[in-house]
Amino acid sequence: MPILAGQATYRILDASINRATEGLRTLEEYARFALDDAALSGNFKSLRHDLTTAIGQSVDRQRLIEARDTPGDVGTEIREAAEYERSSPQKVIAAAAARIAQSLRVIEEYGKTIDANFAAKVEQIRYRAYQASASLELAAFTNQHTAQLAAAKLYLLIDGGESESQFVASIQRLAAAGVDIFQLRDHSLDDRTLYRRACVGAAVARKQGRLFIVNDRADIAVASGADGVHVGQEELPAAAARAIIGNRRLLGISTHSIEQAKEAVDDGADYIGCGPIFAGRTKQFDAYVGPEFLKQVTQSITVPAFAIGGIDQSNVSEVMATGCDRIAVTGAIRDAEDPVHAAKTLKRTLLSGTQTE
Ligand SMILES: Cc1ncc(COP(=O)(O)OP(=O)(O)O)c(N)n1
Ligand SMILES: Cc1nc(C(=O)O)sc1CCOP(=O)(O)O
Ligand SMILES: [Mg+2]
Repeated sequence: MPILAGQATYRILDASINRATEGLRTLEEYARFALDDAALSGNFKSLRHDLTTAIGQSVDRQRLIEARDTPGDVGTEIREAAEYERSSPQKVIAAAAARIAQSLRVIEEYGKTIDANFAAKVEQIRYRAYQASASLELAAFTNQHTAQLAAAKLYLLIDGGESESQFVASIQRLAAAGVDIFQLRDHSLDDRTLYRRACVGAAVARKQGRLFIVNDRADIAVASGADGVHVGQEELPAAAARAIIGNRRLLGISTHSIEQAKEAVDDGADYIGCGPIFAGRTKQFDAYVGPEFLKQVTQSITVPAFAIGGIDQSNVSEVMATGCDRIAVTGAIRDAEDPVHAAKTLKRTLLSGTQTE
């Protein structure tokens, strides 16, 4: 039986109102329970309330309910595989934000056939929803960075490799072996090549759910889409690096004393490197701070601290004995006969808290 035009409009509005309010609630819950962000969750609650109020003032609820026919809804049979693919809360948020925007637009357009003022109210709600969704997505992105950093144990400083394809393959293999953070550190590359390696490295690391940091160069970190930059005591000061990367990317700072470690935290470091602990093959120093420095760090530093300098399977237990269970390495994996096995063994050791081999 052909559906009356008015009934079709109310059926469309009913479905879109449900989608919009459900989507707003989906984002509100993340702001409230994952981010503990009262302002952001209140913003979504206010959007939900204002939409419901506008609908209540202009749309006959009885006609909405009478028009509903879920069993007869042909859309319930249309299934896209992607609808069920939500690999992270961030993907849930992005899908809900899109659903809200689309549904509000539908409500606004078909609402014009009922009441132009109602449609104008929905238009304003739509604009507010765009902004609130963007704020939440950015906050969720930062939250993901923080969560990934907090869980990170094995940090690898990697050079640009012999070719882009070899560089990418190394990241893929070593991410699968348990490396949590990759840092592109290659003082031999020109800026253009360094930038290109950073672009592909950031993309492939993100695809593997890993963080990707650029050594020294805040400009290239931002331009390449990397997750952050790592600066030493001789590079840009923290404030200058932060001014370039903003608050949505990670700032790592090298430290060689407890004073520098405390200063780095005060200056806004998201994590610190602590070394050089032992003599290594990658960078030479006049002096080595040894594991004692790590004991001071574990007792007084609140951000993730990665021990660095000559660390490998033979001495990682000395690092862990200090209470530090995060390491940044280069030679231990780069120079290993089997880098993947070396990465797996180090990661297993860090996670188990005991020496394994
Ligand atoms: C995780 C981590 N810790 C320390 C360093 C050393 O950085 P820096 O002192 O700037 O020396 P270079 O790496 O630039 O030679 C690091 N890169 N990463
Ligand atoms: C680049 C670097 N920075 C250090 C510091 O103490 O700040 S130690 C270091 C070398 C890390 O390489 P490997 O694991 O091969 O010793
Ligand atoms: Mg540096």
